[in-house]
Amino acid sequence: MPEAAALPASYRCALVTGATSGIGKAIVLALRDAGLQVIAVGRSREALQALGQEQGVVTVEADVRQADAFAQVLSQYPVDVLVNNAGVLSSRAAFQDMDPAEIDTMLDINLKAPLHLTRQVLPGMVQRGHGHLFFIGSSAGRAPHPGAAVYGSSKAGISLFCDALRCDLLGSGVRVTEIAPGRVQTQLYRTAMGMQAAGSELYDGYASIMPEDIAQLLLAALRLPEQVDVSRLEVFPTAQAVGGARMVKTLG
Ligand SMILES: NC(=O)C1=CN([C@@H]2O[C@H](COP(=O)(O)OP(=O)(O)OC[C@H]3O[C@@H](n4cnc5c(N)ncnc54)[C@H](OP(=O)(O)O)[C@@H]3O)[C@@H](O)[C@H]2O)C=CC1
Ligand SMILES: CC(=O)[C@H](N)C(=O)O
Repeated sequence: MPEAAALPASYRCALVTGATSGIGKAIVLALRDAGLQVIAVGRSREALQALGQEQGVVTVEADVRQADAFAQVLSQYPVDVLVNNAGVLSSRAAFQDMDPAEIDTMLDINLKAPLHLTRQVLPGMVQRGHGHLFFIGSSAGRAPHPGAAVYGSSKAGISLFCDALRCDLLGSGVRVTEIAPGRVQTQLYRTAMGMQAAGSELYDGYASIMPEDIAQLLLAALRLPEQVDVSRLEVFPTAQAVGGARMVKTLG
């Protein structure tokens, strides 16, 4: 196996939201292993404490909807790599049956919070002439998925935002990458359907994408020479074409 390329030398510090589980946690560990100082953001105190004590990363206990929660850490650390990962799928009900409160929850956490955090981090990146913004979008933001009208809209918003932001950042040296996965085996569906049901309905019977696979994709984009901007990475398990409906058993 050829040795993995080093990260661009100007990248020293990364901030990852939604760091307490799933894709975010895998990204934190991969970036830490690649030699970056990592700031891990999440709400679960216990998971953050474990990350801080056992994995040697800086932790910030915050809800991403509280934009002012980041001022202190951003004044201490110049963030070179921002990973907007925190997200929820708080309901997978058909839109006509959905609790209206879930509309705000998903749009606030999945769409508005990443925009506000990016707005805080970007001026420093532009001033320094380098930086890499990652957004964890979703296949549900690229094509309709059943029960995901609101979730998918939040991710479609992220996808378009990435393209528009790249226009605004032309010549700044700041890269923008959307990673839009199909189904990854995490706790994302725990609120909408419970983990047991998610296991048997969504994850059993075929080989899943794991959070570590997404972290490796992110690292691959980060390792490229700084003038190379991977705009979008769309990735599915081989058992999924688009949406949950096309999942087929390929194993067992
Ligand atoms: N799993 C999948 O199939 C796919 C997931 N994605 C996206 O990947 C991202 C990560 O999800 P995934 O790892 O799957 O799911 P998990 O539920 O395992 O992780 C979600 C993370 O987001 C954090 N989070 C949620 N709400 C907030 C909030 N208000 N403030 C701060 N942190 C928050 C959670 O931490 P805490 O509860 O401690 O706050 C948790 O660490 C999401 O954006 C999701 O939409 C995209 C495509 C596919
Ligand atoms: C919930 C998601 O974002 C995902 N792409 C899926 O197909 O389940």
